[in-house]
Amino acid sequence: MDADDVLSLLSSVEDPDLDDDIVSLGLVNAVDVDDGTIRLSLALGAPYAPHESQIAEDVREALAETGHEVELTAAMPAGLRSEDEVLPNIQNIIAVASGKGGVGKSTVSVNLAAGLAERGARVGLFDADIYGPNVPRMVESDEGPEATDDRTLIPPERYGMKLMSMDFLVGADDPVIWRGPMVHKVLTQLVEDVEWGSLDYLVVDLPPGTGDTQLTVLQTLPLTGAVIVTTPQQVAIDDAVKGLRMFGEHETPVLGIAENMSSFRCPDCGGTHDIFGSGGGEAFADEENLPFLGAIPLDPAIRAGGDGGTPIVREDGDTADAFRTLSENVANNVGVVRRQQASNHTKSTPEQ
Ligand SMILES: Nc1ncnc2c1ncn2[C@@H]1O[C@H](COP(=O)(O)OP(=O)(O)OP(=O)(O)O)[C@@H](O)[C@H]1O
Repeated sequence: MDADDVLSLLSSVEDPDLDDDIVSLGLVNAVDVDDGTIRLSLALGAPYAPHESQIAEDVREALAETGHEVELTAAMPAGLRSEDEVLPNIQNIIAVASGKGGVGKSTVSVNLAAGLAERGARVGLFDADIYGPNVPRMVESDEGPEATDDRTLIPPERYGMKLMSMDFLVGADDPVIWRGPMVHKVLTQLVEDVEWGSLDYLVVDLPPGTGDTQLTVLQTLPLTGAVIVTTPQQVAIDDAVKGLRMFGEHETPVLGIAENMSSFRCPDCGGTHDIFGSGGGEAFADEENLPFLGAIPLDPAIRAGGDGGTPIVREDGDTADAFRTLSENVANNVGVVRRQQASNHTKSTPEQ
């Protein structure tokens, strides 16, 4: 049994999204066969994403007949990220955006981050909504960051997520009027002077619209992709189109569209009612040829959870399940982006 035998067995493992097998795609970084053990490094980039767990499982199954012990590690090919990139210890940065205010972008950010943490991932949540930061309130965190002797900040943790927000630095009731260059400075500090440690995902809650902060985030952070939140109404969707264009101009992949306040889950009668109409987000995703990440119902329990309670994704029930599905879809689509990047990189790099 040598490396070529292993590769030949692995060529039966299909990537669930990229329409080819993992060997042809160049997703096997290295194979080492030694004394009854096969050590494999695979180019998997989205920890705890169901599709990547499936790939790992399929790999083990394909190698089971060898009778060897299998040791798997996941790593992106060296050279994929440039060396001077900021936040090298954060694997994936996901921006959550909306064209319009009040569509539930922060709610989706909190529950997406908490949902990823619940799956086992190491997660940070960065509230970049410097004009209206509300993440700390949503996760009931009044404990701010701790400053170290080196003038860095240790972010507080809540529900398995490391948190950072403008709100920690400015009093909640202070009006914040920032000009563009200040936005840039504050955001850079908030991101770079914070001891995030090693993270699988950093979720960034952007302010609504397409202004200075969004541009700064796009220009300074190596974003893996963006999630766009809309309600089913046409006005919210029209604004979401503007958000899409902004990410398109900066070549940031859009991981998909989430529809919030999709239908009303009535706590009294137990039925669901379409208030803003439903399906608008999905139709929009179809039109734009983008993945649809899921529909979140209008549920009074979300607001109650959002006002200083537990993120609803940590509870039981259909609404929590809707957020779990959303988190899984986002993780899967992060995986698609990363494996596609790895595959393109490997194929364009001549073998040594
Ligand atoms: N699906 C939902 N069901 C019920 N209430 C919701 C839902 N989504 C959000 N909310 C509530 O609506 C309000 C606005 O939500 P949120 O702050 O998440 O919106 P946003 O888009 O981030 O707003 P902003 O424009 O301030 O950034 C909050 O009180 C939140 O709890």
